Amino acid sequence: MSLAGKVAFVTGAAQGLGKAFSEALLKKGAKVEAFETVISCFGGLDIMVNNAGIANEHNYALMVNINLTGVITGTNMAIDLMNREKGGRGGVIVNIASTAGITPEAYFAPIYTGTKHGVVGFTRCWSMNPYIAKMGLRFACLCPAFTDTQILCSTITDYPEDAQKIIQQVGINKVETVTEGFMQLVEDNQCNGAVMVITAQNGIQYHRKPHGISRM
Ligand SMILES: NC(=O)C1=CN([C@@H]2O[C@H](COP(=O)(O)OP(=O)(O)OC[C@H]3O[C@@H](n4cnc5c(N)ncnc54)[C@H](O)[C@@H]3O)[C@@H](O)[C@H]2O)C=CC1
Ligand SMILES: CCCCCC(=O)/C=C/C=C\C/C=C\C/C=C\CCCC(=O)O
Repeated sequence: MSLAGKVAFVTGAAQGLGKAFSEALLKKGAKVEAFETVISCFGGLDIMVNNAGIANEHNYALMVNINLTGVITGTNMAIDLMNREKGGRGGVIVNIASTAGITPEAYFAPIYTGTKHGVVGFTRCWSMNPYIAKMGLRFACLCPAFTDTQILCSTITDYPEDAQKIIQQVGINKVETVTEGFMQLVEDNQCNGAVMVITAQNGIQYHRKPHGISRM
């Protein structure tokens, strides 16, 4: 996808990964806008990035609301705006999950892990819908491991020493590496259903595609 003139919306773009993603999109000529502006000034949306997220096991209702319900709401709004069959221009929806959405290694954060598994499952399910081709839509999911942003300063109350050990073992991604992977997902029109995993040790990789239940 050429990004020149494309309209993008990134949730949670004030800092961290959301800010870096917005800057990378702007550099390639996209317009990164607030939702109201997207409709009133640009008449549509081409790239939706559901990025906002928190890590707080103690206020789990809030965390589920932001990390999972927020992604579902943002995706639904984007589908309505982008659906070619309803006058939209088509486009890509990238949902930001985590490696915690694939493996349950972060046992000190079961609810965070649950929200991120939800994001991966929700995104994969949409990507397998046979009607999205007519709608002009594609879906992708980005799963970074620990990355150098403010969320890493979240206080881990359960098994904090274990958590620190896990962070040391897994390593910490650079924001630039995660942004590079994100841009691949946005620009590669062939990557519907991609689940991209990014770790400090192995860099950018794609997680295998799931099979239907009859083929398990
Ligand atoms: N940094 C990391 O180690 C990793 C982060 N992630 C995910 O990446 C995403 C971005 O996080 P980071 O940039 O790392 O953290 P961050 O804490 O720097 O940024 C989070 C952003 O979300 C926004 N946000 C939080 N609640 C919101 C709400 N209710 N409405 C709108 N915006 C809200 C914040 O204002 C902030 O801009 C999150 O979904 C996080 O779970 C995934 C894997 C690793
Ligand atoms: C091996 C797991 C990789 C997880 C990557 C990730 O998403 C990183 C997030 C960054 C910071 C938060 C760390 C852990 C997970 C979240 C919740 C911590 C819970 C805080 C608490 O309330 O105890």
